[in-house]
Amino acid sequence: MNDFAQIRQRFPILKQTENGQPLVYLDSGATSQKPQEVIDAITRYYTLENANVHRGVYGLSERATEAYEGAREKVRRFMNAVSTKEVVFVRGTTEAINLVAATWGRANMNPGDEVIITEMEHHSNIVPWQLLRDELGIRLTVLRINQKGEICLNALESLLSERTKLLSITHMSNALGTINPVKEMTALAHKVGAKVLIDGAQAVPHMKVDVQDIGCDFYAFSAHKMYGPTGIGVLYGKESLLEAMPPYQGGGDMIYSVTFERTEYNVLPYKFEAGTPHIAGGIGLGAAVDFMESIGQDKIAEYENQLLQYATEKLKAIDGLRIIGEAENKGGVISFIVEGAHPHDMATLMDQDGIAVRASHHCAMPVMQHFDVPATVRASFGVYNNFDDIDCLVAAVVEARDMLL
Ligand SMILES: Cc1ncc(COP(=O)(O)O)c(CNc2co[nH]c2=O)c1O
Repeated sequence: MNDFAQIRQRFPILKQTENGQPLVYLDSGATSQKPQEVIDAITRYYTLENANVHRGVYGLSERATEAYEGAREKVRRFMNAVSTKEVVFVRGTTEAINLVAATWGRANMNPGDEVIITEMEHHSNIVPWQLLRDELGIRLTVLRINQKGEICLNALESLLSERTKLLSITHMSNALGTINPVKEMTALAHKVGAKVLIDGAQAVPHMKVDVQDIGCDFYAFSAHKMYGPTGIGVLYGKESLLEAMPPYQGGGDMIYSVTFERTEYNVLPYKFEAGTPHIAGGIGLGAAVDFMESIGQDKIAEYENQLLQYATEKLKAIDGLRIIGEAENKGGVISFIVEGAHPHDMATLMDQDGIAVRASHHCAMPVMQHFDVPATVRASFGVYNNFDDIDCLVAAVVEARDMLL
């Protein structure tokens, strides 16, 4: 049994059947499945370590704090941040981006200042900037994509100006699979003095991310996409920026002292972590980091690329099927349509064969508009998928197409 076949055995959920067929889970882009070690870490916390963190002066609370803050250090090392002060726990990528818009955005942007995003963004990296535009009178500029679903660095350079205060971009598209050249994009933005936020929700599960190498100012991701629990994610921010930013929410734990006249805020990262945190989620995220590092992100990327190439070759051979998003550099996501068959009908029929794929606009409606489709069928891979899964996917696509046409 090869390494990835053994890894698959660590996911209990994949042992079930769906409609009498083995479950073929191909929707990791929406949320990944969880390995037993992540499930066990969360269970262990509630079984043996549950207490509120940071302020208890008794052993159980100290052990809970050690586990929770130990997870923060794991995340720091995982993304190569300089300090745990730069690792803010949030609910997920959406909250991370909203936090930056609400704090850094409000404190640093004035009417006429510009945020640049790309045409392939998830709604969670579009709507927060529209809200800020409508509140502050800033400009929101879109970097268009080509028919392969790629951005053009020269076009970005032409858009950047002294007016640009933030470039906010996805590292990897959830709808197209496109991997953006974020290091080069960051360098171009920094040349005009703009800050850079990277939405890493789809990238972190699939590849090694080194925030110091990229040079970005903020980086956001969600635990539930990289084999961890829902409800916990990370905002990385350069310490100097986070230090200068006002708090996001007020309450307990984010304070040092409170009088009715004024409050002195807590140090980083706690200034941004008001209230009782998702302690079990943080510990589960730490276990997910251990899981990914036990395999090796480069090994994950290489294996998923093999799956992607195989799936692309097999799907392209199906009459009437059009792949949406054919970037030279892609991660483990493949979107497609079958002429004459609505994606929702396709996915519904494929479910009858035990195939779990997403049929949607994928919270990337501008991408659907660009390709003039209402939605796509999307298969997205995790470390537990294999070539048999892809053969089952292809057979189910053909069967659904033949039933619908
Ligand atoms: C690129 C990208 N950014 C942000 C988000 C938001 O992450 P959240 O805050 O954890 O929800 C998603 C979630 N993408 C998807 C969620 O379901 N299907 C998807 O493709 C995403 O793919």
